[in-house]
Amino acid sequence: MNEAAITLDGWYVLHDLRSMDWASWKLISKEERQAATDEFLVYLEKLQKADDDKTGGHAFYTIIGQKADFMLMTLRPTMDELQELEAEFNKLAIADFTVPAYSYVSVVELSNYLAGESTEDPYQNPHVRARLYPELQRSQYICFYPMDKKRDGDDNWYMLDMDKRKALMRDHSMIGRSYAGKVKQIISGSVGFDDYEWAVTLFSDDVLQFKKLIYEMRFDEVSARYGEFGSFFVGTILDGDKKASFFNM
Ligand code: VOV
Repeated sequence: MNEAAITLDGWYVLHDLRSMDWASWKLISKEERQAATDEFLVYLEKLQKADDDKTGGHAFYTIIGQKADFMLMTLRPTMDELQELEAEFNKLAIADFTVPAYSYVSVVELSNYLAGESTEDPYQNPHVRARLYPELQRSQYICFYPMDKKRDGDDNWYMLDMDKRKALMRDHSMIGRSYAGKVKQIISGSVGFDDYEWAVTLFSDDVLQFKKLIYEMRFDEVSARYGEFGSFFVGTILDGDKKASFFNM
């Protein structure tokens, strides 16, 4: 049997994408809209407190294009907490005016392809912990998409031996590293949790860097030969006054 990579698993992740039912939202009074927005802002403050306490993370972005209007990404130590947050959101007044657009369930993942030999417990390593339990920067832009590694005839990632996969992942990481300081990536595994095998979430203050990075990776064997992709979502941050003004009529 081929050797599976060993994964380190961090916080569970829910990408919750919604469209607004603007027509219904317009029909209620200004006061009702205000009350619903205020209630949602309290919910967002609660999420922010978990970020501040480092007991979780969240990101709130508008999505450009017709696929969704906004994305709320939440990260928590257990899947149960994600479920509770999702249910809590669904019970808010504003949720009645949203239509589910897409969702994705995964867990932040690091593989051992590039890890050196070590006897220490990786879960105690501060560098590893910073990646498994990421502190989300409030970057201007987000890019999210799910992906698979191909299993198709001769192009079967899962039939490659460990050494070959290590060599390919090294090349992948070299491209990634050349975007250090420009793009931050969170890779979360979703085998058994959702329709694809990973979620890719990228953050940047320069939206063009997503296109440059993803295009460059298309020429790298890991993506060129083995990558298969779902829908792409790109968004801009909703922070400060924008959190409320996004819902203003
Ligand atoms: C932004 C930069 C960047 C950097 C530095 C980077 C580095 C690394 C390293 C070092 C490693 C391996 C160890 C680990 O950390 O797990 C990975 C792992 C992975 N990556 Fe990556 N990746 C980046 C970026 C990056 C992008 C943009 C994509 C999407 C690919 C594309 O074509 O659209 C991607 C995908 C992945 C995946 C799906 C995995 C898991 C593969 C598996 O089989 O397990 N990744 N990645």
